[in-house]
Order: sequence, then C-alpha cells, then structure tokens
Amino acid sequence: MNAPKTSRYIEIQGVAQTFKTKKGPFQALRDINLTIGKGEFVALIGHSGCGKSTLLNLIAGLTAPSAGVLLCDNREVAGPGPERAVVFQNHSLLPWLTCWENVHLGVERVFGAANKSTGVAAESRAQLRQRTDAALALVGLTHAAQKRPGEISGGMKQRVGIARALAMEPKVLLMDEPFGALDALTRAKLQDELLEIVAKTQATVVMVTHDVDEAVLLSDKIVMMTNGPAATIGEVLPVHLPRPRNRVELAENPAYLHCRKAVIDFLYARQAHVEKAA
Ligand SMILES: Nc1ncnc2c1ncn2[C@@H]1O[C@H](COP(=O)(O)OP(=O)(O)OP(=O)(O)O)[C@@H](O)[C@H]1O
Repeated sequence: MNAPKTSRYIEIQGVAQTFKTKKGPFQALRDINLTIGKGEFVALIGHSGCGKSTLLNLIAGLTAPSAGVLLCDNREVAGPGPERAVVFQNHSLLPWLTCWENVHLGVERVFGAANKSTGVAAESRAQLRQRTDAALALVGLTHAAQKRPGEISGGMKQRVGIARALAMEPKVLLMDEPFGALDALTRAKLQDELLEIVAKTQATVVMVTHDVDEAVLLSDKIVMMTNGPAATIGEVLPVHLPRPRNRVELAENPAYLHCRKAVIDFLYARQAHVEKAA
C-alpha cells in the first residue's frame, strides 16, 4: 500500500542560481518551481551539467539561491540541518575510521548533545551506540562494522554512506547519484534495499540520477530538467505504479514502459544534448 502523502512538504518557489565565475556570472538554474509531498520519492533527471546537483545542494541548504525561496516543513531552508541528510556518489567516508565509527560520528553530532531549539536532552552513550548498530543493521552491514572503508567493496561503502545518513533519522534524504559508481548488479541490489528502507522509514527522498530505469523503479514522480545554462524544470512525470515494486514484474508492466518511454522521449528527443564546441 502507498502511504498517504501530504502535498506540500518541500516547496521551491521561483528559485534561480547564478554563480560568479572568472568569465562573469553564470546562470545555472532559472525559475524553478516544485512541490514535494511528505514521504514522496522524487527523481531529478537531466543531461550532464544541467543543474541537478545545484538544485539538490539548494534543498540541502549547502548553498543559498540567488533568487526565490525554498521551504521545508513550512520553514525557510537557511542552511544544512540534520533533518535533511545528504548521500553523495563518492560516499565521502573517513578512511581511518571503521564503518561503525563513520556512522557513529554523525549520530554523536545529532543526538549526543542537547538540542536547544527543541529542548530534547542529550542521549546516553548506550542509546547512541544502539542508534549506530541499528543503522548498520538496516543496510545489512552488521558483519562489517569493524572494517575500514579500504577493506570493503564499493557497494558496501555506499551502504555505509546511506547508514550514516539514515542514523540521523532525517525527514528528507537527499541523494546525489548514490549508485552511479557501482556495477549494474550491485546497483540493482542497493535500489531494492533502498525501496525497503524508504518503505520502513517513510522518509521523503530526492535523488539525482542519470538512469531512466532507476528513476521509474524508485520514484513517485520524475522531475525532468532542460539543458543548461539557465536550466529549468521541463516536465514533471507522475509514476503511478503500486508499491512494493518488483523489478522483474515491472519489466513488462505497460504503465512502467509508458513512464520509461516518456522520460527517454524527453531526454533524447526533446532535450537532445548539443555538445558545445571545445
Ligand atoms: N560553484 C560553481 N561555480 C560555477 N559554476 C558552477 C558551480 N557549480 C556548478 N556550476 C555549473 O553549473 C552547471 C550545473 O552544474 P551541476 O553540477 O549542478 O550539474 P549536474 O546536472 O548535476 O551535472 P552532472 O550530471 O554532470 O553531475 C554546470 O554548468 C556547472 O559547471
């Protein structure tokens, strides 16, 4: 069963992003308007360099927009916060710490000190350890807790990155091509795991991807971006496929094939990428 989803959780209103460069201002994004419901899974797709990461960074609060406003749960996004956790493609783990310690670092930061704004007290060391154990268990990595990143596979590293983000119990999970560097089989396994985790945690997810099948398999809606510079949202495609989703069953599902074709048509017919001359 699909969980009920409230219609306005993240609101992006008239957002533009212009970067200062040596050659003068560069407008990456213009006129971005998007509403994301609580518990929704949204994929951002578009050609390389169109501004997907720029938009994700704005939602994360890692950068501020040049124009417009972003709201999360009716509050303006004014910087990064533990309610919006980010998972990057390169997992960004600290190589000298074990998997457990990498996850625990974030847990201590978020729950190890009293939260003045909510009045919630700091948790005990045992509670913090339990959170870390639970996050690693959620991604199936209990057995690798004491290994260092250099001793585990790319897929396992990516799982640690996801565990680290999930351990903060974020309301919003922001993922920038989290499976981009993985082989097809590992990628499929992690997609399936992510579907299960999101069903359990009910997090709102925004994921940047280049992969059409990944976008259709995972999402409630696919946000398709036009080519840059000054990219914007070209079309938003709702994905009306029941959950839980099974990739094998979906392969011949007409609604799945329809969505897939709509995205391919947008990317390769209407937004055919024009390579700039060097
Ligand atoms: N800090 C910055 N300063 C100047 N230009 C930037 C900056 N960050 C991004 N850009 C430019 O903004 C545009 C959008 O970049 P962005 O990384 O968001 O694209 P993307 O769609 O995520 O690309 P890819 O799919 O290749 O990762 C690109 O032309 C990029 O060069």
